Amino acid sequence: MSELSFSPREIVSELDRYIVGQKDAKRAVAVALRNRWRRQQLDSDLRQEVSPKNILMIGPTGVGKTEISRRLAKLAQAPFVKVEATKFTEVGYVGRDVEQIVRDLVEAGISLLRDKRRKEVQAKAHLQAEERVLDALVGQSATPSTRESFRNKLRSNELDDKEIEIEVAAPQGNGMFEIPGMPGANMGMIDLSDMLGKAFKQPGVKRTVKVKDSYEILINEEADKLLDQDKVKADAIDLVENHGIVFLDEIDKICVRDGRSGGDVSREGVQRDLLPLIEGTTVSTKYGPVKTDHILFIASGAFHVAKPSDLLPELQGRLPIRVELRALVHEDFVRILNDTDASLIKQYVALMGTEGVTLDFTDDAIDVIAELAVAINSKIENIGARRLQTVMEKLVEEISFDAPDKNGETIQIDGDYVRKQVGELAGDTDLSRFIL
Ligand SMILES: Nc1ncnc2c1ncn2[C@@H]1O[C@H](COP(=O)(O)OP(=O)(O)OP(=O)(O)O)[C@@H](O)[C@H]1O
Repeated sequence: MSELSFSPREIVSELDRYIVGQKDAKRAVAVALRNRWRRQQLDSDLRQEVSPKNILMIGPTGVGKTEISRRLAKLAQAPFVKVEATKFTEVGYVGRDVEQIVRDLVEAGISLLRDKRRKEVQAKAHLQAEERVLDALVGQSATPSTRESFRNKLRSNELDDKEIEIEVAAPQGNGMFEIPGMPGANMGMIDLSDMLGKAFKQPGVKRTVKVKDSYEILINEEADKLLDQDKVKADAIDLVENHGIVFLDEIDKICVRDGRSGGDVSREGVQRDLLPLIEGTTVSTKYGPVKTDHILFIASGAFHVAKPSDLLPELQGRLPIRVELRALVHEDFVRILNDTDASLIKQYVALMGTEGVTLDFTDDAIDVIAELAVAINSKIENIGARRLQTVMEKLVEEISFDAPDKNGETIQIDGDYVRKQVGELAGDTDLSRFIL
């Protein structure tokens, strides 16, 4: 389906724009993605034989495991879901729940495709939406000349703030049946709302909105009318089967260690339930059956206590590619702040820019932010690059509050300012536990 054919080198350099370091992990996912493209080039018999080489990412929290996978999926325009493996060890867990992962992936695929197809029909949908706005403004019986004069006013944005009443489709409820006593087993069940929707036209809901806000709603509706929904569903399943990516976090937490029992029983149960998904099975979804054979699984965990060898042997075999991600150090933090696209610094500068405030971070400031993040990580808990978010938020707290009164001003943030705003707090272990 996807014509994307980036070489591994191109994939890595694309990931480099957002993620600092972690070369091995980037290379591994780049090869995995390229292998999918290679597989697509094979003739169909051989293509069915090639199974994905799933990846096990080993590394502490907050060092880029999820980010690499998510960016990869985005680059490949592939449906993506992230699931915590521990979720399935919770009370009330019923074996089949793991299949929900695939159903969620299909939903991701549907919305991805729908967005893409909507864009393709955007121009036409826009024209149809305009007609509906005009209907709401002048009614269907108005003379052509009145209609045209309103059309001109509309196009020159003169009517943006005028309120109109539009009729939009009623929100679709989740009309899925559940089998009593089998929560979560709503897989292949009949979607009632879907059936009713087809049999009877559901009445719309009237909403009063401003002209300028009506467009987005109406364009989406008109675009959906132009789409072939059945084709979207079929294509989404194809997309999921051949390009879907599942990120399974905290896989180390469902390991069973020697000499322990109790909770470990359910952990091993989860591994056994996950196995067929990874080995390849067919899951029923409300859009139709989905084969999981070629879905790429990226499992991840810190493996501080358990080791990959504590996983079920079958599972180990299904995660043949092992990559280690290293803990981040001071220089990494500096680069994350300075060099990445859409870095936190760039985000804050842009956000304050909307208030007419120019934020100017000195190199010294960045250095001190990184230094404090490292210090707090080692003193309290190492949460990796996530620490930058809490530190930055605290740092700009005051500026952020006062920004609307400071239109036109330039505020320089230097090392001293960072020390003043965050440094003292960081020195107080008890306080920083709550705030940073
Ligand atoms: N190497 C890195 N370069 C740039 N940003 C990073 C890096 N590592 C982490 N981050 C940022 O830190 C945040 C957390 O990272 P991420 O979600 O990838 O953690 P993780 O390694 O998957 O941890 P966990 O296993 O706890 O989910 C994200 O906002 C991410 O952008």
